[in-house]
Amino acid sequence: MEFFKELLTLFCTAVVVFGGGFYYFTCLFGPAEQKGKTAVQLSGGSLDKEKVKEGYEQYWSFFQRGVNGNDLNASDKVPAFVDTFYNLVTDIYEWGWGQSFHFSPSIPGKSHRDATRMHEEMVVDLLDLKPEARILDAGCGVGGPMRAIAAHSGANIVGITINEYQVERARAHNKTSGLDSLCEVVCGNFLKMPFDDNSFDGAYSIEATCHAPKLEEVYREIYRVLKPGSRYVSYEWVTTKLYDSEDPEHVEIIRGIERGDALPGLRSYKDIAEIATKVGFEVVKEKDLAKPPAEPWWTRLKMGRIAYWRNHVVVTILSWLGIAPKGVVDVHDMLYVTADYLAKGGDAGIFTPMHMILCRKPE
Ligand SMILES: C=C(CC[C@@H](C)[C@H]1CC[C@H]2C3=CC[C@H]4[C@H](C)[C@@H](O)CC[C@]4(C)[C@H]3CC[C@]12C)C(C)C
Ligand SMILES: C[S@@+](CC[C@H](N)C(=O)[O-])C[C@H]1O[C@@H](n2cnc3c(N)ncnc32)[C@H](O)[C@@H]1O
Repeated sequence: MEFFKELLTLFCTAVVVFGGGFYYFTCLFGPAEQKGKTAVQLSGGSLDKEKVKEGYEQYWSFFQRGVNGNDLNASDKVPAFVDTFYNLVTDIYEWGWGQSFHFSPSIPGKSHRDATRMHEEMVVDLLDLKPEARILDAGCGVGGPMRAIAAHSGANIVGITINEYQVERARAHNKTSGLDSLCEVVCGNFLKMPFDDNSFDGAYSIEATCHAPKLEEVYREIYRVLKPGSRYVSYEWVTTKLYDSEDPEHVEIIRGIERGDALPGLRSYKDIAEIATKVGFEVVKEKDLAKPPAEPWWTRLKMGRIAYWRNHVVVTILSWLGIAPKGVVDVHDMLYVTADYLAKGGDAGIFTPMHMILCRKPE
């Protein structure tokens, strides 16, 4: 009889420990940076739950073709597949990273959240933002940067993203944060924006224009909507001067980054200023913000190994229970592999997600 009492006690203890841990990681746990999504809320964005697996397979086959040498730059289908990509990843990004979908240099003694905000608030200084200014955020995500920049400057930010689900999320976060009077979000294509010529006092894009098949097209559109004399700053994803296109290992790392981040083709750091000049901008300055004394931006990715495995277990169980959409596990596995390629790119010094270029539209 004693044996059965002890077995029952052990069983109940296990239920409490594992059940409590499962409840925590599925219903309460969110990114340390900001409370966003929990695991039980993971969805396929604007995709119906039963369409997530199909959406992932369509995305993967399209961008895999690009890796096999097909020229995605020529494809006018890229924006639609980028939209599919963000339907698939937006909730996982919010759950596992936060409301700012970009990297930042690590800052010793600072939290990820503080380092992220400092990286975003740098835009205020670069554009010399003033209250009342009307500023464009091209590729605004769920609005993490726009809220930081609006709060820091008092400027009015208009964000545009191709993904309708992100518009909903951004508007909800803007309202929750009390910044909806300064922050507006529009669903549209930054290659053809619904804004008048010469209608913004400044513009920025943070790790977004890398999705444009031709950088010239998005730069030309941003140039069009800027008032003469106003500034544009962009944090670009580029290969660095250490990248060797003849080195198979380098090529594999960059292809892995392109596949896992919906990129039609990473550009070289050498091309950015030339493209900006071609559309009419004056280039004020350029700088790879990842270069020392900045601390590695990819440390945060590397610290996630155990977290990634835990998250994999959580999404697998939730998908098996039918709570998370089928296909979320495939998306999560894709992101796990992508994190590895990004960290390798950072370690090798062949890739940077923060090549900053500051431009000015002549008077
Ligand atoms: C600018 C872009 C996105 C940059 C980053 C916000 C994201 C790039 C890779 C993403 C992630 C990789 C691993 C995920 C992990 C497996 C999961 O458990 C939790 C979320 C991740 C950490 C996720 C978070 C966002 C990224 C770091 C590109 C798309 C232009
Ligand atoms: C990696 S996210 C960065 C979001 C935001 N800048 C941030 O740092 O959190 C890239 C963003 O660019 C947007 N995007 C990509 N291609 C686009 C296009 N053609 N038109 C409008 N937005 C686009 C995506 O929808 C997404 O919101």
